[in-house]
Amino acid sequence: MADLQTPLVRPKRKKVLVDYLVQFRWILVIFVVLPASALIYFNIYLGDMWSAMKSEKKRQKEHEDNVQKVVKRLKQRNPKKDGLVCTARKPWIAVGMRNVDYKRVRHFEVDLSAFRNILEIDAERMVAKVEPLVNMGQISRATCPMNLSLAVVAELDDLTVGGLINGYGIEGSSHIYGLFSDTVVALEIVLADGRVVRATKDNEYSDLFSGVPWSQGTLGFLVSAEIKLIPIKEYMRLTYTPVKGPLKEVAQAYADAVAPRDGDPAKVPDFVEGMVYSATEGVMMTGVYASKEEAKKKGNKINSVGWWFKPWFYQHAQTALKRGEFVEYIPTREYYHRHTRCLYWEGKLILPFGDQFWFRFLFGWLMPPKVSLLKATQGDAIRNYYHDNHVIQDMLVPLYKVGDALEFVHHEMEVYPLWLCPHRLFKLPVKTMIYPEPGFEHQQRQGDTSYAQMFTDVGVYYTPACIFRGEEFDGAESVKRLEQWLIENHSYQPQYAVTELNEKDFWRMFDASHYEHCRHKYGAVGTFMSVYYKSKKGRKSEKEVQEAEAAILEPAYADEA
Ligand SMILES: NC(=O)C1=CN([C@@H]2O[C@H](COP(=O)(O)OP(=O)(O)OC[C@H]3O[C@@H](n4cnc5c(N)ncnc54)[C@H](OP(=O)(O)O)[C@@H]3O)[C@@H](O)[C@H]2O)C=CC1
Ligand SMILES: C=C(/C=C/[C@@H](C)[C@H]1CC[C@H]2C3=CC=C4C[C@@H](O)CC[C@]4(C)[C@H]3CC[C@]12C)C(C)C
Repeated sequence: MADLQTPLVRPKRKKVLVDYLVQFRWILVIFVVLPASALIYFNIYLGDMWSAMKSEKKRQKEHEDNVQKVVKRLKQRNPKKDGLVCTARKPWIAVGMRNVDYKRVRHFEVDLSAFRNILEIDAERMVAKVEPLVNMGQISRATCPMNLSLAVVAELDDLTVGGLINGYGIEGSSHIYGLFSDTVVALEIVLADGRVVRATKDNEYSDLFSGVPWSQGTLGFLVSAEIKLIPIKEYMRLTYTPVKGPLKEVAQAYADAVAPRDGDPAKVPDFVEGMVYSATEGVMMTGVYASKEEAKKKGNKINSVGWWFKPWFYQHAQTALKRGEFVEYIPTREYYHRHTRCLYWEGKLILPFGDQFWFRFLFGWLMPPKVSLLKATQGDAIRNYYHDNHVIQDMLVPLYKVGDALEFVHHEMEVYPLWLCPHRLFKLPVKTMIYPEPGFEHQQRQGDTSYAQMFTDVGVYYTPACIFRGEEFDGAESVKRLEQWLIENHSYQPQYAVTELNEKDFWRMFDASHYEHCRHKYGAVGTFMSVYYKSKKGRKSEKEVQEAEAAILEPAYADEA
């Protein structure tokens, strides 16, 4: 590996047209994207209300009818002439960064757009039964007033249950509950042959149940999911702790926030996240649910971060570096969606003055722009700019390697702020696409238990410092090095991000064995696309499409070189 101490020497870069398109994108965003987003959000809100007003029985009946439509549509497919199967969701609607090129060539679409209802919130079983297009904003709006919540509420309102289960989802509670898919109790799936099955962790479809996460919809169609609920309180008591020192010390302070060194489980917070603002500064945040009685006690500070005029959350947290440690109470639902209004900090690049008081006060209620509309209006030039001159990547790394990961990112990309979010990776009876390091349980490292290894999502989103300095940056090469670092360090890259991996390296990062077992056992081969075919970057040629369609009984991983 390259010497991480020596800074990369980069040649100067000339500004080109697309730099100005990105710089002045705010004009399009203010006059078109924001108003259109507000209208769409309002429309979706009305749709959610309409859905909530239907009786449970009616929703269940509609669900059953819609499942039959999926079965019928699958049966209409002629394997000799139609392409491989995927959902009919438009590429630009999905939240991820991939170009979804497989939907731009021959394919066979199945429309799941009717599956947007919360079917049941069962406060006795503590389970919510929802359809795959139910999104995070919709579900937290329904459960929070009942003092209930999904155990892992992924941050952005538009993220869907289907995308989070077939991909990955994470939040500051994942150090307790694992990834979004770990909180699922049962999956209702339509298989390639039209069978509708209910898979749980211990029934006859338990292999399918554990195969679905990270499979990107390549084993079957998810038509509903039962997801674990937890009891919550009205407020989050949040402590902001500043840390100053080299990156390794910042990483250690973060690890101490996730898993207190004395190992006392009573000290493990309900929520943890870290923000790293520079090579020497970070703020760790630990949250504990609190009742409204506690929050409203004299002397306590309540901060309703959800109001449109409030400072952007990451900037508010940064004030701890000057103020020192402080504590405040945030209404729980507003806390869950704290990074939504400014799209973490990506909003700063899209609307450079969006964080100013005058803008927040006058227009903050229009935020955030819908990711789908940003994608629909970005054109190839801005999309490629984001691939070449920007970074939107996550690194899921073992907790004890966070310091190394931070140093790698600093040397390779110098992107700040960075997001740190812990998550458990459970040891399962089978080896799924992602799995803990073999033998981790004997090492007794901070945060690990006998049944799960503690990992961390290092979120790397923003423009690298060298671009701001007017130097060259090669996004694709940088991502390639990041991916190699991940493979060498038993770490993972979520598939919503753009990948440069070839097939062989893809299957070095992820384990193919259980996935392949499920693909064959459940007849997905020859009907559903393979996960690598879906993930691979770049426009697909007719030859690639034909090869994918012909790959009936071949293993997904490429030959050893
Ligand atoms: N906080 C967080 O956890 C965040 C997570 N993300 C990422 O965003 C993604 C979610 O975005 P979202 O727009 O909701 O999802 P997408 O529409 O992007 O779906 C993601 C994948 O899941 C498949 N999929 C979705 N629904 C179904 C279904 N019902 N049955 C079978 N397959 C399905 C899609 O298949 P197809 O290609 O056929 O449509 C696609 O391959 C997650 O995967 C996650 O990685 C992004 C930001 C934050
Ligand atoms: C993975 C997480 C969060 C990730 C977000 C920060 C990114 C997820 C999708 C990203 C975006 C999608 C498309 C875009 C259109 C472009 O024209 C501009 C950028 C962007 C809005 C981009 C911005 C970052 C994301 C929202 C969690 C786990 C923290």
